[in-house]
Amino acid sequence: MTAAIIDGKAFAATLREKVAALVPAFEAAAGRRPGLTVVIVGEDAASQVYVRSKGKATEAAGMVSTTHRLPADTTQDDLLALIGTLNADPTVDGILVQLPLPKHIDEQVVIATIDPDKDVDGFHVVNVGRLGVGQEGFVPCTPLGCIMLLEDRLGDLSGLNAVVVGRSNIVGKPMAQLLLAKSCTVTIAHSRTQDLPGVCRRADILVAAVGRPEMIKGDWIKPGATVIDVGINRIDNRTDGGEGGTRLVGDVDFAEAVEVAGAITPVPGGVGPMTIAVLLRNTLVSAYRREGVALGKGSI
Ligand SMILES: Nc1nc(=O)c2c([nH]1)NC[C@@H]1CN(c3ccc(C(=O)N[C@@H](CCC(=O)O)C(=O)O)cc3)C=[N+]21
Ligand SMILES: [Mg+2]
Repeated sequence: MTAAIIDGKAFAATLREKVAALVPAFEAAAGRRPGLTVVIVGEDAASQVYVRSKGKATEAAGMVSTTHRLPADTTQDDLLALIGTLNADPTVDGILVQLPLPKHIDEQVVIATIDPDKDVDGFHVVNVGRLGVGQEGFVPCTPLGCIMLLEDRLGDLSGLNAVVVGRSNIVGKPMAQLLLAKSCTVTIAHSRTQDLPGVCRRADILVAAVGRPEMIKGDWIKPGATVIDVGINRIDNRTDGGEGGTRLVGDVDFAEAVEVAGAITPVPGGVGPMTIAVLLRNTLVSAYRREGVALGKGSI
């Protein structure tokens, strides 16, 4: 038996349609459309691609997309001043500062300056704390998208052994918090973990978020496990005897894993598209909350 392929791209398209369907009621109540503002500093090519696709998806959902492109030598003070302006702008429901930022800018200071109630990335310490104690706030888009895929596939997650490989603030740590909130038994593994293959083999749910191409091998996976591959690594095709150019691979050796797992997300077309769809979802939720418009529970 080979694993079922979890179609994150299709799931994300459905989520984006659900978000779009909830925009007109907001507009009728608030007299404006939800607004997402993205700030990008510098010219990083991959970042430019993500920012463009975020902008297109935002407009396709019927929301207002604004992008501020700042030069790489922008001072931290100028960036903080822009965030202050966006915090004060009532038409801005979501602020996303594209990471990574140039080295002369302190990311934590920048994130701390964003109004937590506009922090649709869920990176502000206030939202990190809210997630930790189970209060309503914003949850980082990638982990929330992973949970949506897992619940769609498995239903109730309670009691399952979940192993998260990677401890970043953006994916690993919030992913572990969300799985814990779903009553999984959660292990966070990382580069210092002893017997990493053995730890992974205990997982009913294995989430790979380490940023190392194809690190997780087929014999690290419990037969039938659900594997969520968060990695997006662009590798040189020639290392695989290919024609040249580059291709995207995850943190999981897909060809091996697909022979063992019960279900697995592909790269591309798995978790990546969910990140953008959840960003739109968070922006919509922000708009509804900020204007005090009721959003039916469980509607998104
Ligand atoms: N403040 C901030 N928030 C972010 O959410 C954020 C960020 N900074 N910096 C960069 C990363 C990266 N990121 C992705 C979003 C979508 C795909 C995506 O849609 N990927 C497609 C393929 C994309 C391709 O072909 O290159 C897929 O996996 O199928 C990937 C990566 C959001 N990020
Ligand atoms: Mg990511």
